[in-house]
Amino acid sequence: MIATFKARSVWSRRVLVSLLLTAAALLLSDSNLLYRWDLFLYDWNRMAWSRAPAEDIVIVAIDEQSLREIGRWPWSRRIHAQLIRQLSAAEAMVIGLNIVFAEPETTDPGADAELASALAANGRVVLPLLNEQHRLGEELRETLPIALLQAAAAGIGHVDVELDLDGIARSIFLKAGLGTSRWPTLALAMLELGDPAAERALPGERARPTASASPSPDAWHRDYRILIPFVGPPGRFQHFSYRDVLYGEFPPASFRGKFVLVGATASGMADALPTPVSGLSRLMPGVEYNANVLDALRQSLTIQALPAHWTLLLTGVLVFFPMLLHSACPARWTLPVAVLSLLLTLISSFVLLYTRQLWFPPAATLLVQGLGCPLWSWQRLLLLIRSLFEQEVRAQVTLHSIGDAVITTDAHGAVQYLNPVAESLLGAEPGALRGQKLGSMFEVADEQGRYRSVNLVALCLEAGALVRLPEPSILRNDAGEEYAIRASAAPIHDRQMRVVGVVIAFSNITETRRLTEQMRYQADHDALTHLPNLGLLRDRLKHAIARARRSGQSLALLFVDLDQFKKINEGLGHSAGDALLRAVADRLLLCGRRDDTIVRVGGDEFICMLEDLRQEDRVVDFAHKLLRMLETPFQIGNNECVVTASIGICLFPKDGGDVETLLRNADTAMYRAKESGRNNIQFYAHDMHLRSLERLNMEQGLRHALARQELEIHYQPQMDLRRDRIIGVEALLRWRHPQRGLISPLDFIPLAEETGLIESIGEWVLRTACQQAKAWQQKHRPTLRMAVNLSPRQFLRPGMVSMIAGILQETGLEPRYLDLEITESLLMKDVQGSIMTMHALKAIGVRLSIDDFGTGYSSLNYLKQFPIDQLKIDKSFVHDLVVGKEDASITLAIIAMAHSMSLTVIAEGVESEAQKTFLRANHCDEIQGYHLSRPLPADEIPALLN
Ligand SMILES: Nc1nc2c(ncn2[C@@H]2O[C@H](COP(=O)(O)O[C@H]3[C@@H](O)[C@H](n4cnc5c(=O)[nH]c(N)nc54)O[C@@H]3COP(=O)(O)O)[C@@H](O)[C@H]2O)c(=O)[nH]1
Repeated sequence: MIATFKARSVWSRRVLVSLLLTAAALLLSDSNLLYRWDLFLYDWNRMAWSRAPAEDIVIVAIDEQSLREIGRWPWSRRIHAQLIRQLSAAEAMVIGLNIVFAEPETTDPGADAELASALAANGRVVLPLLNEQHRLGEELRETLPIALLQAAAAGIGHVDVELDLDGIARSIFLKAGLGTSRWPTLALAMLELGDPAAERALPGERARPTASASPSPDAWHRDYRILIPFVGPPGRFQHFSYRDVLYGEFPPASFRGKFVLVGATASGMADALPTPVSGLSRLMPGVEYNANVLDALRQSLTIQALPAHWTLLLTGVLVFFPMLLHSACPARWTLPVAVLSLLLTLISSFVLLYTRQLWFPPAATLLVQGLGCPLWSWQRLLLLIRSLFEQEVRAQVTLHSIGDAVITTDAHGAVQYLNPVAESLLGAEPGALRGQKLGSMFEVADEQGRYRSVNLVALCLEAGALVRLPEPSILRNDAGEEYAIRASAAPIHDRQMRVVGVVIAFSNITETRRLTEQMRYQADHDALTHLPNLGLLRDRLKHAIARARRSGQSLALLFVDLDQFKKINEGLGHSAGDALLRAVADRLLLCGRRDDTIVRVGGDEFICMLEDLRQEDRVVDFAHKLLRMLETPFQIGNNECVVTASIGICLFPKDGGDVETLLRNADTAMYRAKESGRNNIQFYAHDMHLRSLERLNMEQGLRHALARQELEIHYQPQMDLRRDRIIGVEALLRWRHPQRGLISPLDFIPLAEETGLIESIGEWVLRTACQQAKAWQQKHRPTLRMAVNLSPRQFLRPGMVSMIAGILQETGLEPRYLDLEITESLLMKDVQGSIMTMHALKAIGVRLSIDDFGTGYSSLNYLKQFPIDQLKIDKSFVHDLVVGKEDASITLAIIAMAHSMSLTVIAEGVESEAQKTFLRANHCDEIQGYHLSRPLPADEIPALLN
């Protein structure tokens, strides 16, 4: 939009200036200011043109010879009568006697009558008429031949010639006269006499109408102005001396049928005129001038001025369009356009003149066209200067406002310009450095990080091209300040591509570098402990492996995982957990040497990398030192925390040759250490890897087991000892693996627990068991109870209670028939949390049992707080019940304690009648075990119920 507006305004300006120039040309053209130039151009135009005179025009010249032989002028009119008679005898067609007979001949009264007689006898003689001013200031008057001669002559023609402003005669008025232009010019009168029948439309430029309505009778009027195309310099027409004609000394056919002009050519007496073809020094006799007029008229070659309106139009066109073109064309086209437009004007004028006999005065057009070129160039120059000025200002503002430092120097390195940022970084006062040499104030670091000075200008001049300083580079100024900079220098060339200076640009990247380093540090380090992180370890490990390969040394990775850290986090809060991790990191650092790498992997996991191991003993010592260091309790706020760790160790090259293998194997070894009872050290062994693989396979299989319907539930009956009757069943999960057959829950429940799959699997078990219980209640035993195991992860899962309530509602099983078994060890991990969850479960009406009771060290105090219904004596006590006194007494104590708390007791793992008898005798409420039945598929249970 803005661009269109700008383009329009540029064009408007161009059109306006072109119009103004055109108007100037029109004014000039209409005025007489350039008249002389037009006359000059006319002459120049005509000079190139010559033609042969008409053969039927002859001049009888009153020349020097005639004067010498006939006598002094004026001659007797009898002589002229004799000449007329000679010409009549020679059969001349028309005679123009260009001699003035304004007064009667007083010395010889009969002479006038004789001449009149000769004129009358010939009947084709034209006499001249003069316009004369007798006294200065008087009006012009017509001077006619005396009445006698006027009456005898066949015609009268005026010989009035108007000189142009340059004093040269180029034209004639075909008609002129006092008061009215009634007299034809002599040549026209002769022509009309020669061919009186011809219809003749007079050519020529008409007189401009006068302001007054009626023309003045005393003024000389001229009309039908024509320009004369002269046949050439004087002397081109056929001449006969007056004397020869008078004495009959001429060839017989010299005058037959011809126009004969008689007049003076002798110097001193001739009414000679300066013409373009004769020049000022050599004048053209009037008789010859009239011969030229006659010739032009006879051949219809008269020239006339182009009518004014056409002149103006042509001038306008020839000025306006070239001017517009000038304004729009590129600067390099200015001269050719100017030359072309000048040529076009000259050619137009030339063509009009020679094809149409119209004179177009081109001076005004040429002048404006000629001036247009420098004018537009000047305009362009002005624009260029203005644009250079604007660019200069813009560059100044830019250089003053940018954040980068810019310095320009000459080819010798002397400062020519520097912007405020450069002055500030160089610690210089404004203008102080101008003219001074920059020298070696920049420094660059080598590979060892040592800085050396460089002369950036010299470097650039030497290279002759853009030079960049390597990063990091330092600028050290005279004030001793240092900046990290990014700098480059480029040569400045002149038009001949010679280097005339250097421009240096540099930016202060101190803050950027600091931030970059900070970000790099943050990316590579753990925010809590400030130890390197796993990413940096990977990098260092890669290099350490390469070094170890070269030196033949080994290296060790120790994967350290804190035991039970979760308890501290949950018990004391996360800030205490963070404080503990920081303290652990400090102690780990104390254990290591300077070149050992100790990183925090995440959570409570750390890795130590030991290099240059000549003996593996050092690794063991280091690991033991670590465990010992951790043994000392940590003081976290007001709490004293005891922390142990499990450490897995793997060695390069023995246990792996690359980063990822070593990391994975150290992790595997750490898990083995955990499985081995925590607070110990495990070296990586190959079979760990196989087990890991197996575990991985099982995990992948378990992920799809539910969807592939590979899971199934077996049910084991539970019997009321007092009534000898099955009162419930326990749902026990099985995995029917496509390759490995039926897999015990002992082999996959821990994995499901670890991977979180237990949540979806457990929900499926609950739903399936509740549906089954409801079905059996409806078909076989309306009060049948269903016991379902809850894993720790299920128990701790938020939303667990509502999930169970939903399943009960969905399946229609009354809550009191669902018995949820929770292991004693799970409850003891978080007693308070467990109590709250159990209350929530009790609120929906389900039964709660403590499974594996006797193995979890629960105190009576805690037991009292649990809202439970039943204790399930672990099968390890039941196994030796009959033979082992200790187990029997524990079992009896559990039964007594439970009853004292109004809880029922169920013994699991009852395999014999003796165990059953013992338990019944000691008031155990219920039993479960192989003695009654092994866990059975669902379709086998109804037989037992019936
Ligand atoms: N969270 C869940 N845990 C479950 C689920 N299903 C089972 N389990 C737990 O898996 C553990 C092993 O169960 P399983 O192999 O099924 O063993 C049970 C019985 O088969 C076994 N038992 C029963 N009677 C006898 C016997 O007379 N002798 C003998 N040696 N073993 C016997 O005891 C297991 C039942 O244990 P318990 O749950 O403690 O009553 C086991 O810990 C299951 O809890 C599940 O769906 N979710």
